[in-house]
Amino acid sequence: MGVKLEVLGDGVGLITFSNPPVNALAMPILNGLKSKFEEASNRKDVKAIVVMGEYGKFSGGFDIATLLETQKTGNVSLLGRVSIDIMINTIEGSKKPSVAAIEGLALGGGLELAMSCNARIAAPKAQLGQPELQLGIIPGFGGTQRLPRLVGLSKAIEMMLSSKPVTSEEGKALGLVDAVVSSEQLVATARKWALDIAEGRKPRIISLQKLDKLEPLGEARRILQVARTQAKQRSPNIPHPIWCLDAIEEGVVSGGYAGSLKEEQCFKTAVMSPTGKALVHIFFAQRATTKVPGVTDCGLKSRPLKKVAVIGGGLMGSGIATAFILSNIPVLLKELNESFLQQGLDRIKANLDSRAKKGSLSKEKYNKAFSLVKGTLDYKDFKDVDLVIEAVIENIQLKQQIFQDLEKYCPSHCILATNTSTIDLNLVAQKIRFQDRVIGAHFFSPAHVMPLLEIVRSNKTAPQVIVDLIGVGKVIKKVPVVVGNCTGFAINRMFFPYIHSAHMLANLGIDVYRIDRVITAFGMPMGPFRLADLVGYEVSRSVADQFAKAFPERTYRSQLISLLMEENRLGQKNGRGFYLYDRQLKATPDPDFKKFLDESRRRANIMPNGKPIVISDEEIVERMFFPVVNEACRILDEKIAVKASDLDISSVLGFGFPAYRGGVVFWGDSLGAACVCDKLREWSKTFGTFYQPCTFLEDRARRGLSLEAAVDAKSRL
Ligand SMILES: C[C@H](O)CC(=O)SCCNC(=O)CCNC(=O)[C@H](O)C(C)(C)COP(=O)(O)OP(=O)(O)OC[C@H]1O[C@@H](n2cnc3c(N)ncnc32)[C@H](O)[C@@H]1OP(=O)(O)O
Repeated sequence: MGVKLEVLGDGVGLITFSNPPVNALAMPILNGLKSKFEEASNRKDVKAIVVMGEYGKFSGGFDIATLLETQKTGNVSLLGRVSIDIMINTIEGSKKPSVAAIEGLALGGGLELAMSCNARIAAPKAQLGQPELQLGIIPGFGGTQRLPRLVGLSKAIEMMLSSKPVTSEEGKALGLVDAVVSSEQLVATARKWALDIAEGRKPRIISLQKLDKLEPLGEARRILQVARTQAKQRSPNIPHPIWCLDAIEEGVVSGGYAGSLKEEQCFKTAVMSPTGKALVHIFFAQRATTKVPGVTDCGLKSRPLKKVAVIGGGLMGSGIATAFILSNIPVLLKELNESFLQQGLDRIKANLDSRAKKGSLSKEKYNKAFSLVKGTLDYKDFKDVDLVIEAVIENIQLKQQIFQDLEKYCPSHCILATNTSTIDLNLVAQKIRFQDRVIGAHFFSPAHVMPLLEIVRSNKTAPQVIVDLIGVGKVIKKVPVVVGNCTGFAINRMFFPYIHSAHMLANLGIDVYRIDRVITAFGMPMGPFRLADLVGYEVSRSVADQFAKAFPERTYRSQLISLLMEENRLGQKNGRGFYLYDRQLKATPDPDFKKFLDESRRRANIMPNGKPIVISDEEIVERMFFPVVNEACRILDEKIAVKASDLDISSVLGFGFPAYRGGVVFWGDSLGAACVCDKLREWSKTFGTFYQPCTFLEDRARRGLSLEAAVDAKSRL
C-alpha cells in the first residue's frame, strides 16, 4: 500500500498508487497522492504528471471502511476535506498538467480523481462510474460538479442516480474519456498526452471550469426538476438522491467551486444519515457472506465445476438450469417422462426468450446457452456430473428415493444438493451412506433472476462441499449465504412470522388492503396479501403446515385462505384472490372481499371484546416485523446463522426487506433491542405466545447489547 513518484526520461512524473485489491482511496493514499502531486509540481525536472493505479486497476473509490469508521465513531473529520484540499487545490491547481491512465475500473472517488486531472486515457472495457448513491451517500470529491461538465447534465444525473458505470468506449463517446487505447499503449499515450498539454500542443482543460457541455440555466433547472420528481416518486423513503441533485444545482447556478462546497456539506450529512449507515452496512454484509468461520478459513479451495444435473424441470428446476447455462455451465435436466422433460426444456427456453426480449441476451449468447442443456430420463447419464441439484416437489419419501438413486449413479466426488425450502436435510439424506456430500442449495423463484442462494449445511456436510457450493454461487452470480439445518432454514424461518402477523392483524380487525399499503410504504416490494396472490395459496399452505409442526407455539393459523379457496379464489392464477386482476395482472381491491374477512374474523374470534383494534401505521409495521426480528434472534441463538449480517443480507435479497433499512437485524438494532423486546412482551400479554420475546432478545435487551454483537455460545452444528 502506498504512492510513489517516478520521474521518467521524458520529464513525466509518473505517480502510481496501490492499495489492493481495488486500490481504494484510503486517507494515507489520498495524503500520499497530495504529497506526490506537490513534489512533482515543484520539481524542475517534471514537466507533466501521469497518475495510475497498480495491478491493472485505477481505483474502486474512496475507502468504504473509512465511511464505516466515521459512522461508528461519529468523527466526521475522518473524511478530511479531500475535494477542496486535494482535488481542487493540489491536482487541478497544480503548476503541471496531469493525465489519468485508467485500467480496469475508476469508480466513485476513483473517477473523481481522474476527472480532476486534465485528461483521461483509458484501456478498453474499463468501468467508469459514480456508484455512491448505492451506498446511501453522494459523490464527495467533486463528482456532482465535474461529471455534468464533462458529459452534460442529463447523462451525469442518470449515471449518478442509477449508480451504473459506463465502459471506456461509452465514456469516450460521452466526452468523459479522451482516448481509448490498448493496455500496452496506455502509459505511453498518457505520457505523450500530458507532455502535449505541458508544451501547448493540446489545451489544458480544467473540468470544474468547463461550461460547454452544461445546458443553459433554464433548461438545466427543468432537467433537475424532472429528476427530483422522479427520485421522490421512485424512492420516497430516502433523502440522498435529492441531496445529490441539490449539490448539482448549486454548481449549475453558482459555479463549480460553490457547488463543491455544497457537495462537501451534503456528502458529510449523507455519510452520517440512517440511509448511509444502512447501505454501507449492506455493502460489507454482502461481502462477508463468503467468510464462514471454520470453513472458508481452512485453506480449502472450491473445486472446478464442469457439469451439473438438475432433477425436475418444474418452475424451480428450470430456473436453476437456466442460471447455470447462462453462466456457461452445461446442464443435464432429468425428468420422469418425455412429456415432463419437454415441458422443462420449454420453460428454460421461455426464460431465455424473456431475457432476449428485454435485450439482455444476444442471439449468439442465447444459442450458446440453450445448446448447453441436455435432457435425460436416465440416471445412467449422471456418471460424469460434479453437482446434482434435486428440485422436485416437497415430498420426503420421493426425495429420499432420489438421493438413494443418486448415490448409486453419481461419481464419488459429486455433490448431492437439494433445493428444498423447508425440509430437514438429515431427513432428505437419511437413507444414504455418504451424508457428508449432501447440502441444501435453496434458490428463490425465479431462480435465474433472484440473487440469493441459501446454502444449507447439516452437521454432517463436509467443509469442502460447503466451499464448493460457495464457489458455485459465485460462478452463477448469486450471493451465497451459508446457514444451518432446521425447518425453513434461515430465510423462510424469518419470513413465516411476517405472514402469520399479517393474518393475525387481519383477524384483529385491520383491513388487508391497509396492511399491504402500509408495508409497501415501508419499502417492501409488495404487501403480504398481494404476495400470497402472486405465489399461490397451495405453496403458502404447505409451508405453513411444516411450520405448524416444527414451531406450534409461535404459529398463527387463520381460515382466510381456506375461505378464499372454497370459493375458487386462487389468487393471481385465476384472477381472483385477495385482489381482483385484469389481463395485465393489475391488482385492484375487491369491494366484496369484506365477506371473507368478516367470516374469518368470526371464526378466529380474537378481537378484544369483539371490536377491531385501533392501531397506527407505525404499529402495523412493528407488529409485522418485530416477530421477524425475534425469529432472527432465535436463529442467531441456535447458530443457524453464524453472523447477524448474514440475516440482514438474506432478508434484503431473499424477501425484499428494504436495503436502505440495513436488513432486519440492523433495523431492529436501529430501534434498540429493548424497544423491540418491550413491545413484543406487551403484545404477548394480550395476544399470546406468538409475540413472546425469545431469551436471546430478552438477554440482549436486559444487558443493553446490540443484536448484531457476536454470539458467544458454542455452535451447535
Ligand atoms: C467520496 C467518494 O465519492 C465516495 C466513494 O468513492 S465511495 C466508494 C465508491 N465505490 C464503490 O461503491 C465501489 C464499491 N466496490 C465495488 O463495487 C466492487 O467491490 C468492485 C466492482 C470494485 C469489485 O468487485 P469484485 O471484483 O466483485 O470484488 P468485491 O468482492 O466486491 O471486492 C473485493 C474486496 O475489495 C473491497 N472493496 C471494494 N471496493 C472498496 C472500496 N471502495 N473501499 C474499500 N474496500 C473496497 C471489498 O470489501 C472486498 O473486500 P474483501 O475481499 O475483504 O471482502
